[in-house]
Amino acid sequence: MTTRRTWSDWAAGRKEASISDWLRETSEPDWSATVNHPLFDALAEGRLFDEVFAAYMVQDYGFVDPFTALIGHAIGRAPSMEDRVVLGRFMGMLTSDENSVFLRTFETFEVSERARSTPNYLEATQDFRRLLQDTGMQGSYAEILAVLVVTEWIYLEWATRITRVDGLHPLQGEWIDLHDNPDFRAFVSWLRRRLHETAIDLDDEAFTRMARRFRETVAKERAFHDAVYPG
Ligand SMILES: Cc1ncc(CN)c(N)n1
Repeated sequence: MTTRRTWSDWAAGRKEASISDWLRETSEPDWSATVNHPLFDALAEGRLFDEVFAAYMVQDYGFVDPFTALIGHAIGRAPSMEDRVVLGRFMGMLTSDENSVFLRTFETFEVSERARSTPNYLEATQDFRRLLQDTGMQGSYAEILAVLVVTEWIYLEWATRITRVDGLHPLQGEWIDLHDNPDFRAFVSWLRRRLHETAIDLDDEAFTRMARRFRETVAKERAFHDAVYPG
């Protein structure tokens, strides 16, 4: 159970206990299964066929669209200008550099106009989209942060775990770089700190809802990557 009480028990006796570390631990084995997913090894080792990479990116663009809207909700629900500035900068990167990687991937790997305009989303992609949309519409700022911590921290973790071979397709290299760079690392640290600071003051029910969102998001991450790359 992920309640305020179980968090307090876990934190007792630990120096500098962080809510995100605790939540991550309670999200096993889904967390590690996602970070160690064979999709990312195939990507890093140059074993991902072009059409498989393109299909993954089509599904992931189905994630990125409601994810971008979720950042918009986060900016709107943030308690201060300080938070809005950090989230806004991330939104800028998402809608420029990252969006460009998707569009150039579709162009380069000849994803048809039809597949782009009316994508055939897998069940797992649709589920993830629903979670992102629901969190944006119904979730508190803490719940939104919980979802963002999962999606960004998990991507930082796989991208820093893998060892890439020389000669990867440049777009695949760019995809890895987007999730393994100092700015992204700093953003993930900021998200984790803000989740802690925001969640620590929540009442029991709001705390449980935040923790449930975190665990649900980790489960969706695992299901999404299993679906796009069954191995
Ligand atoms: C499914 C998924 N999760 C997370 C990320 C990183 N924003 C992503 N692009 N796609």
